[in-house]
Amino acid sequence: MSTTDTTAPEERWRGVAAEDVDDVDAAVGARLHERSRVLLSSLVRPRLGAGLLALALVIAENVLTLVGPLVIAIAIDSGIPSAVDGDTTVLAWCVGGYLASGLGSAALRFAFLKVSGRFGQDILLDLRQRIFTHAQRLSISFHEKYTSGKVISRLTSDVDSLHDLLEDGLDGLLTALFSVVGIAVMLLVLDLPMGLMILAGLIPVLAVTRWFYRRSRLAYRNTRGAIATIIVQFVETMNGMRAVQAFRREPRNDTILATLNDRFRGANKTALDVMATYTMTVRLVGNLSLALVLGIGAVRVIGGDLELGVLTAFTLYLRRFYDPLDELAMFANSYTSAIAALEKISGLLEENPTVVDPGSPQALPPVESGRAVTFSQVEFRYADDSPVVLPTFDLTIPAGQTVALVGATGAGKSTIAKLVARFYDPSAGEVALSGVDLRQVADEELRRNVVTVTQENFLFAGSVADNIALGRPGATRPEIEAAAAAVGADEFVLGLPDGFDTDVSKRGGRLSAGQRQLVAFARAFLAGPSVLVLDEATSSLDVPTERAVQRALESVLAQRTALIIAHRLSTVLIADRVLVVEGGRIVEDGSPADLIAHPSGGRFAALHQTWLESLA
Ligand SMILES: Nc1ncnc2c1ncn2[C@@H]1O[C@H](COP(=O)(O)OP(=O)(O)OP(=O)(O)O)[C@@H](O)[C@H]1O
Repeated sequence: MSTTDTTAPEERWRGVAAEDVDDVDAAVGARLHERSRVLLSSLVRPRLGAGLLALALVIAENVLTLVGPLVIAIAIDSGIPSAVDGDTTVLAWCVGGYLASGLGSAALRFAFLKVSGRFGQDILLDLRQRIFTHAQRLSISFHEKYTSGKVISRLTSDVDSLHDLLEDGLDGLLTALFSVVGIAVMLLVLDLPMGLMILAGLIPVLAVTRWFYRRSRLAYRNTRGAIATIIVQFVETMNGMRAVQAFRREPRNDTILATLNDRFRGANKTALDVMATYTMTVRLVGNLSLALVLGIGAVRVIGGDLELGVLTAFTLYLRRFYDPLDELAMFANSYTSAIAALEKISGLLEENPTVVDPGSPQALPPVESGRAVTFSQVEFRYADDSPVVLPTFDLTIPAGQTVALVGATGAGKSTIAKLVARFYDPSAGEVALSGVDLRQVADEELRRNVVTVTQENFLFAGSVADNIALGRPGATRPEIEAAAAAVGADEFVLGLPDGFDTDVSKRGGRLSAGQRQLVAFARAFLAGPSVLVLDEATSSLDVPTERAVQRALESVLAQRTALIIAHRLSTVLIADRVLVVEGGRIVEDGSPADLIAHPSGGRFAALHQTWLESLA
């Protein structure tokens, strides 16, 4: 995404762009808020029925709870005096009524917790799934910038914030809202002047609530940002543990984490201070109101202007009136925290893949074996604002040809390979497979046709057989074993504790870098792609194993198009054609024999000479 001044403001803050900005201006804040609200409502809408049922249950529960003090007032003012006179009917009704309302409200609470719990869990499940699916769809270029730590922080701490809101916050809000409204009505009905006096106390409470909401929103946004950076630091350290220990980076990492922890503590302190001020003000107003009601009420009871039962009911209601306001603060607290988290999550969900699957893909023409790869007027840079890595060039690799790319570190060899596998789209021009622009080829078809083996070779949790089968889902066991045998991987696999069933993530199943490469070769062999890209794919193999793989490759590559990047010249010599890359440009192009025999001694000839001397 470009951040130049010509970009419209709404575009400039699209996606994750505002994530690391602590203090965004009001217009941007409003846009982020709106984006979170839209996400929240898209999560709630499909489950509106369950949400409304929870609402109905909590209203019913609150109505029953409200009846309690009223029944007590009637019992004190009519029931007990009548009972003293020998008529216990009213008192019996009051006791029975109180009991029934108590049982009813308990049952309704039980039902509410079940319905609202399910409602919340469904939303969280949906959100987690959306984040995960979307993150998997986003292009490599996004993940290179955004890092896995940040995605993990979205999936964990941010989803947790929404969990807190749905689990406790919503219950608190609904209970508080209905208690406050219901009790306000009861107070006005019981005694209008005293009711009005208490409601006047709400004015400062509303003012402080507004203040609290504004301050805490910023504070919680900062706490979310701080916890995200801590998670990122954790994930990066754990991922790079070998380098951390090899280069003794532990003390430096400790210092970085201590700084981040301090920032988190500071952000939390501000949030807690705001919360403490709010709770204190609400409590203060509540207690002052209660003292006032007790004083004025007592004077009026003595003067015969107010019944004792009504005063009792008033004080009971009053307690229940201000306590839920604390809950309201808790809700505002989890709401602001969840909105801050949703801002970030919605930003991630707003990011679009830069490498897009075509809407109406073009089928590749059927072929027997390999496919031609063509680069037409291709230019490439990794980002709009980064330098050109591959200046404009044309290149045609005919179907079935094995091409080796050689050149110094950083010359651009892997970049060319990544364009063939469409991990990136060219900045200009087109890369085509069998004459079809890769941008028009369905992702599934592309992955079936172009397979890359690199030096990293990630293995997924599961057995060795599962990992080979990734090449062609649905392959039978004999096919998997035959693929392993073809690349010479069967010998070491059979030596593992459970052979092909050995779990590669368990102790005893861990594979060496070379063994992982052999599994990756078996995977590629099984996939049988029309274009095979090998990027330093044999770099971790010992010389005899590399030879064995090469022999296997020669039969595989005979029919397929292949792009080989290797520093070992022994690997390069099996190619039909060699391209020497320098500073992103192809500076030599020919068969290995022709280039070696270059009359004025070209770059490849020089490389070959050095290699021969190293063997001597
Ligand atoms: N993800 C990336 N983002 C930005 N620049 C990159 C990225 N990957 C590579 N580059 C840059 O592109 C240039 C070409 O890199 P490339 O990986 O294609 O080189 P290479 O010839 O394959 O090198 P090597 O032999 O070391 O693998 C380098 O200058 C590198 O810094």
